[in-house]
Amino acid sequence: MTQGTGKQTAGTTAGAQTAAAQTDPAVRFTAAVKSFGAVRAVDGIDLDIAPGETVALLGRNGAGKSTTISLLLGLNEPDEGTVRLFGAPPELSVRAGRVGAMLQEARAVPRVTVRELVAFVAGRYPAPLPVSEALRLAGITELAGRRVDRLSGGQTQRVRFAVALAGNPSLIVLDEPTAALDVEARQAFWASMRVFARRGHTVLFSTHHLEEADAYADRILVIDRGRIVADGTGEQLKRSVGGGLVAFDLAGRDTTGLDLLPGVRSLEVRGDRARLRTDDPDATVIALAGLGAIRGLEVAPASLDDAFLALTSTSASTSTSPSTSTSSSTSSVTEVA
Ligand SMILES: Nc1ncnc2c1ncn2[C@@H]1O[C@H](COP(=O)(O)OP(=O)(O)OP(=O)(O)O)[C@@H](O)[C@H]1O
Repeated sequence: MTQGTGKQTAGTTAGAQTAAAQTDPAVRFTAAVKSFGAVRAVDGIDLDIAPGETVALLGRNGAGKSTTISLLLGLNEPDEGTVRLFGAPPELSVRAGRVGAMLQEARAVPRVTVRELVAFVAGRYPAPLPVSEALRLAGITELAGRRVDRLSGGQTQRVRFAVALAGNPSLIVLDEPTAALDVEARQAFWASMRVFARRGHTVLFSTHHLEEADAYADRILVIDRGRIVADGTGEQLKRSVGGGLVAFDLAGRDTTGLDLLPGVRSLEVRGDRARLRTDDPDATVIALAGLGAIRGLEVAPASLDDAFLALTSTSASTSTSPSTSTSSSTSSVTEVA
């Protein structure tokens, strides 16, 4: 098990970034590109994350989230463009102990206890958290004496969180941090993450759980085919796709023609209730009122799921050549930024 970057241990150049101005963004990508063969996993990303922001990275499988994170941590070099953390190349910021990470792939370290591992990692940072505090924040105080290679998947995940926190880093990067956690552990994880974020730390996490992004991030980045296609709050993303859901009781009414009402994109009938997904809820409701179909009427805005589906492509999620990188996928950014 490691803290992921491995590079925290690579040097002791604490203070190497003292020249970096306080005003530097925590993260800056400038026209960053990373290809694997014909696949442009990161396809021209421009991004600033301010110190103290909590940012969620959303995307379908293969959209480019992990590659973005690996560029950010200096585990991979961009083929084009630049990546800076606190105004410095990622490797310098990592070596200076300003970055902690929890990645999807981590090797188990045999025979050491949880406390020993966390203490070892903390000792590599210039101003770490007390080990007991890192354990408490990650909710694993009771696991302190256990061997790290004999834990369940969810326990291991929490140990990795403690390892990422151990150095009290300015920036913490979490790649699908709740993937192996049950509901209770997940809630505890987010509560801890919030405590950490409220202390002024910058947090970037990737997730497939849209509701987690909505609930815990100040800002959501949607990545698709290696590009950022939306950047805003959950509310802004929902508004950018417009539309909504109109539901009502059929009360025995025939459903014929409901899908042809103004704005309606689709009709779903569950028991005696009709649910109309619509681009124009006002026009749909007016038409329903004209039909006298307003019993149990309910109007809801688009959900984050709707926004995500509208913003991301339904086909294979990576660009395979520069020629496929059209500007259409970036238009949503301006709508929601
Ligand atoms: N080392 C690699 N060699 C070849 N192709 C790679 C490599 N790493 C990533 N890719 C490809 O780059 C694209 C983006 O992958 P990436 O892992 O960044 O996506 P992701 O959004 O993190 O996906 P997931 O949600 O499934 O973890 C994919 O098409 C993937 O197959």
